[in-house]
Amino acid sequence: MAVDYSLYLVTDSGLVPPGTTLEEQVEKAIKGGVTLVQLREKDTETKDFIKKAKKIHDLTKKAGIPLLINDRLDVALAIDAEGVHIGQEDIDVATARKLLGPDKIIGISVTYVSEATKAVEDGADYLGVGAVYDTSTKIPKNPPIGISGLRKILSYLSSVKTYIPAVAIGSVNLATARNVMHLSAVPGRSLDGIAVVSAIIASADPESTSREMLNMVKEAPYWMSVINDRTPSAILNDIPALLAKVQEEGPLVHQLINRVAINFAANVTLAIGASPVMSENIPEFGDLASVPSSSLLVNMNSAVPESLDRYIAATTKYNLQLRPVVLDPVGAGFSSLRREAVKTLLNRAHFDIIKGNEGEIFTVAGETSSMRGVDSTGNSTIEKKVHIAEGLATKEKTIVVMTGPQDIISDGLTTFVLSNGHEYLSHITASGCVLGSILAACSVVSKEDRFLAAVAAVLMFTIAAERAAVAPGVRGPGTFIPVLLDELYILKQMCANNDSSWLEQARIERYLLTT
Ligand SMILES: Nc1ncnc2c1ncn2[C@@H]1O[C@H](COP(=O)(O)OP(=O)(O)OP(=O)(O)O)[C@@H](O)[C@H]1O
Ligand SMILES: Cc1ncsc1CCO
Ligand SMILES: [Mg+2]
Repeated sequence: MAVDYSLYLVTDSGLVPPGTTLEEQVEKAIKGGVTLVQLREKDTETKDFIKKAKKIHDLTKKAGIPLLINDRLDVALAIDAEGVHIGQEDIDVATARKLLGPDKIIGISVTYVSEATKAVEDGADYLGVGAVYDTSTKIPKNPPIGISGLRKILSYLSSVKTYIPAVAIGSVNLATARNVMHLSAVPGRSLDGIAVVSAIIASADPESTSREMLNMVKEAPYWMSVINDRTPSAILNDIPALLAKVQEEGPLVHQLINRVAINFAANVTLAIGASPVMSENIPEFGDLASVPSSSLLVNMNSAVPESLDRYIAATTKYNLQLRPVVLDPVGAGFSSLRREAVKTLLNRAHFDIIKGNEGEIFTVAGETSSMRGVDSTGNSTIEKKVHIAEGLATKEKTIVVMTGPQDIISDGLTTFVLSNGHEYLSHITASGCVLGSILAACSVVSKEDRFLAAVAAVLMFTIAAERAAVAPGVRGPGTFIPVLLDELYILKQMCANNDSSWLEQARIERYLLTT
């Protein structure tokens, strides 16, 4: 029997809403598209368990989908279920196989690569991997593994000769399902589906919840695709229209941004024709994320727990609506608090663009970095920097912008090195932060091509800086700042008037790693 693991419903009678029954909830979920059911009854007497299992089995048989029984081989045998799911503390796979024979499905819960390795050697039919996040439906034995933990298992599975299906479990719900499913993919391997407990069992409308979750599993989000064969000249051609579109659409750029940068960022956002909104109020994030032309900038200000909760709340809303999110991991490398905050964020959220200086990007990529406060003190070779940027872009399905005297922009497949800008930018505060605002604005009007959006944003900012630095009356960082705003405003107007002459001073080339 070919099993479809896309949407795997795991039951828990204790979570059924009042006024309905487990059978009714399962029936509705099956209508909504659940592809596999596991009956998990921890505190039910054997007699009642078998009775319940029979009823649920009638439903799954009618729908032509398998029913697996959690832990209890006797119950599975008694009702001739299609298989069992066993935990690390339950019976071992080899013995289960002996008792059930070759045709029954035997799945096993795993958390670590060592457990996955053993399960594969023992001949398990599929792996339930988790818990991905903290869950209320089960007391966790191990700390949640997050998306990074899923990737470890999938990398291992990609190296195994026989194909072993894998599903993720542990707080997979409407808010997390899409990222769990797609962000966890590694080159050559992705999850086969998601296992869901409370999101469906406790739902007031299990049918539509299931349908929505199945869609999330089956439809790859826009950020899964990378465009091939990019050239600097083709990109340069598309930039004026993109920047003109920013002005036309006037996207709303929601910015969670540090206090040093907040006013400058709002002014820069306005200068390029977008609208800033600096809301820190979690209850209004949903409304902001519902604005059709909007994006989010998460500029880490400090990683105290409340800020981190706020970042997660905001990215969750924007990710759910498929609206762009830009991450600026300010000072990521200078404290363990910030390093941990970045890890937590990346274990949940998808970012369309991750922008930072060398120290910040190296930290996000899991490399050691040298940072003094919020400033990078790194001076790696260009090869090393490109290598890190490409690896991070591929892993996180994002565009990486690594700033410095030269800016490196990569989607994992193509990497450009941009050499515009002016020294003054390193003598004013928040120059990197406000670049984040421009990136967030540009990504709204070019969501499908965020690499283009990133190059447009960086060139607009750095060329404006070059022009400002030589403008009459500019003598240093102080006089530079207001004229930088003027020049951004002027470049925006030039784009609206189809004047792309300013792009003639772009210094941009493709970088090819010699591997
Ligand atoms: N020496 C330089 N010459 C030219 N451009 C520069 C120079 N230093 C920085 N820039 C430009 O300034 C912008 C910000 O980059 P930078 O690496 O300074 O960010 P950052 O350290 O995160 O800034 P901040 O922390 O102040 O917000 C980028 O567009 C970059 O190209
Ligand atoms: C100086 C400073 N400190 C925290 S954030 C910030 C702005 C530059 O990122
Ligand atoms: Mg700087």
